[in-house]
Amino acid sequence: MTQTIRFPDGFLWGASTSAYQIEGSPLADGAGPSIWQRFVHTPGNIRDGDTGDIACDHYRRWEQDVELMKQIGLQAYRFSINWGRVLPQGRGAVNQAGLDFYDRLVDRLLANGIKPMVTLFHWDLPEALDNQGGWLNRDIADWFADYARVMYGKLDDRVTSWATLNEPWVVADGGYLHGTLAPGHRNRFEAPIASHNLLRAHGAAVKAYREMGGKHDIGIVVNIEPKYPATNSPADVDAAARAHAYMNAQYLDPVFLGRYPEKIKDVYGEAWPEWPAEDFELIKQPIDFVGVNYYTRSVNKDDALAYPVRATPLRQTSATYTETGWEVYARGLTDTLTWVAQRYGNPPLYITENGAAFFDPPVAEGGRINDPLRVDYYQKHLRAIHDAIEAGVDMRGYCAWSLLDNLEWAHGFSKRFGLVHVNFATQERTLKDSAYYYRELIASNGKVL
Ligand SMILES: N=[N+]=NCCCCNC(=O)[C@@H]1[C@H]2[C@H](O)[C@@H](O)[C@H](O)[C@@H](CO)[C@@H]12
Repeated sequence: MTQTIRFPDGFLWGASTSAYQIEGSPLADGAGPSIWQRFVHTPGNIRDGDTGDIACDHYRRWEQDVELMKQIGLQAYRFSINWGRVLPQGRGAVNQAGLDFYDRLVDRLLANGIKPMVTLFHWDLPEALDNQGGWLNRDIADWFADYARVMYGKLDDRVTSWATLNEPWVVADGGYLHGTLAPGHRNRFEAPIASHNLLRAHGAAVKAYREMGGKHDIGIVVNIEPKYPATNSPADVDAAARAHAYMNAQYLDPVFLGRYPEKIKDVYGEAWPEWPAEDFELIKQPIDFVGVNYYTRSVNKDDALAYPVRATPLRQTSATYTETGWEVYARGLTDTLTWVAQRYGNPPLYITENGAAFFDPPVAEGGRINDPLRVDYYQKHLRAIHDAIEAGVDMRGYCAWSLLDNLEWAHGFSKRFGLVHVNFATQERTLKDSAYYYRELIASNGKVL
């Protein structure tokens, strides 16, 4: 007999997107280019030569997309601001047309009873700032705080949920260590500097919010991927610990504990700098919530050649894998949430991203898109969240990744995460079966699980 699942009253049900992945029109109405403009137009960086020049054309179709959110019954919509649309040079002059776009979007969301959850930075750094060193320049903490003040000033009368950064780990690991994401650097000495300045910028933006008398919620969004040792050998256990320090603890430890995990020095070795003590006073500004992006876990084996963590993830023979090569492992989400709760004093948590790319069949007769694997993924992971709630984790809400099929960074449009199918040739949107399932979930506050 399966128990009737009940999520807490007031549990918030939403969906997420990010600016560069859906908006298109990256240079419209005075917007300044981000580092993705140069990166996607550099041959070889993005599968099939796809770019964000149009993407989901959301910059122009935003009203239709809010209608879709309403059709699904979303209570919240998590989106990011394109920094360069508002500040074309990243600093200084404000582009009023860019600010007006987000102003109109927030008003329309609220008019439809949908809570805007705003992320200030989701990887699209203004090119003009990258030309001044970007995340490698310590001044970026002030540049980011100045940008944040512009957004607070414009929207804090209506936006009650702010996140400073989305997934600093991906920015440092993809953008500065492996070079798979913009700005495409491959430098093990740069990665920790970028990572540290991202955290400093986070702290500076939180400090700015408090100083302006901000009364709403502000937090950070991190991707967390639990690391399990392949065997209980000391070598594998230590390998998993290094991988965990690098991808997970490296971000929330400074924010909550004011220090890096000791293990991170074993990961970076000579590439790990000494940091000024005052940096941690800035980074550990008290926050109101943590956004957790969860997709998968990894099982790690010691591997001296696997830089920087010297650990290799092992494929799990009996598991289901998504199109992005990620194991479907919902238990890892429960483990992740209980780890965050126990280590950092049970802060309020939102799942700010969770979802899967599976091959979706073409639109069937009558406009149905049958995506049972995605429905199953959501069902399993929401049950896992409920297990965490039962264990005492302070879960406040859940945002599915993603509202729309979109530009999956270096994968181009080849990986579809959306609750809503996008025909990128016609820009036609079609709700998938998973969108109808999610609508029932929301309407019943999770009872249909
Ligand atoms: N191996 N592995 N690990 C699993 C996840 C690695 C980190 N990537 C993310 O979390 C990105 C996050 C991003 O916010 C969004 O912009 C992306 O579209 C989604 C989907 O890719 C996810």
